[in-house]
Amino acid sequence: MTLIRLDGLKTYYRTEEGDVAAADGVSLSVSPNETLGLVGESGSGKTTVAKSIIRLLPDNGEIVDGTIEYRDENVTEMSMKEVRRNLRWKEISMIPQNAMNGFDPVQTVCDQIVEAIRAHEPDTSRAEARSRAEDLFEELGLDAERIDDYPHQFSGGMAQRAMIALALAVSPSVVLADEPTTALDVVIQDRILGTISDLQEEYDTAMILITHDMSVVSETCDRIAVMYGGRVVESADADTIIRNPRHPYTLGLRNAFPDITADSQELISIPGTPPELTDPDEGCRFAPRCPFAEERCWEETPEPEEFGEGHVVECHRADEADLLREEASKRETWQELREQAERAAFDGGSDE
Ligand SMILES: Nc1ncnc2c1ncn2[C@@H]1O[C@H](COP(=O)(O)OP(=O)(O)OP(=O)(O)O)[C@@H](O)[C@H]1O
Repeated sequence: MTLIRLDGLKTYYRTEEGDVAAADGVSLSVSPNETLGLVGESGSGKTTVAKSIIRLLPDNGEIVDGTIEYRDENVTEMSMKEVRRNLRWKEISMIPQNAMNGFDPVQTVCDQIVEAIRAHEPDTSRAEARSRAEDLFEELGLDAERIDDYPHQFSGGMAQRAMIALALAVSPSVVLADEPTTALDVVIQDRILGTISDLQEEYDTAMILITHDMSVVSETCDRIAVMYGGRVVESADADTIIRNPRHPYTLGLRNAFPDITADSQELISIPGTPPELTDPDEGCRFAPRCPFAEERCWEETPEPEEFGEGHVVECHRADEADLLREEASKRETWQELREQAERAAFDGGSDE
């Protein structure tokens, strides 16, 4: 069974400069208990996908096409009342990027967690709800005595953990976790991710874990979807994405985290900048930064193609993966692009 299914989701932001195609035909699915990692550089559309799922888009954001199904119900067609009553928190909760914004500043953290629990489980007493919140605090390494504090009394890292407690306390079927550990140091990060995984198992929760960090997803996720320029350019089980990726962008991302795989040892970042999402060009969006781009890559947008079960890739050269993998692990492959990008930046600068 599929819990969440996105099919051709397009979410645009209206701006004075035109529409920003932040999600531009995103298809993906999440099964019960599964953890799907959504990775990609800043601005690739990850948060937009998550916010679309629970209809938390800002005023200028709009789902313009495609469908989002939750347990076979079309979320895009639900009224906001239905979303609030039947979906948000109860079924799907979100740990936002800036945890402090997720809390109401004038209520204690405890009251907010207790209210959230009781809103969805009216039979649970305040005392029971409080005790569940305290247990979660402890599991997440927070001092349970601080539970009666107001959000502003927490540091950023504590607020993030308290938000994780809130998101899990309501026992949702799915948690959307947007960079849940970025405000935390590496040791705590590992511990929190471990705790989230344990709690996920305990509460039977599926998760979409959003991050730009390949090493986080490689440790935590069952499947990975790689986003670039508003599209999922490659998706597969985590092992395939780490060991046998086919898209040059995934290969480049992997180089940026050399510790996740034995065959790329040095850190090589992808030169250039993400694409303009207002009025995107024809062709593959990664072509300007791709060391393997050919003429057709600039002209034709690649269609999703399946390689083995559940491994979907949008790249004209995906069938040459062995060659690409070998070339992509060499620094010189990316070097020329870097020089081009630097020249372009220099020329751009001298015009001003
Ligand atoms: N309210 C908005 N109005 C206009 N453009 C927006 C708005 N919110 C996001 N965008 C743009 O949409 C694109 C996708 O943003 P999004 O936050 O979904 O990406 P992301 O991959 O989650 O990045 P990050 O990791 O930085 O959050 C970016 O180009 C961003 O500038």
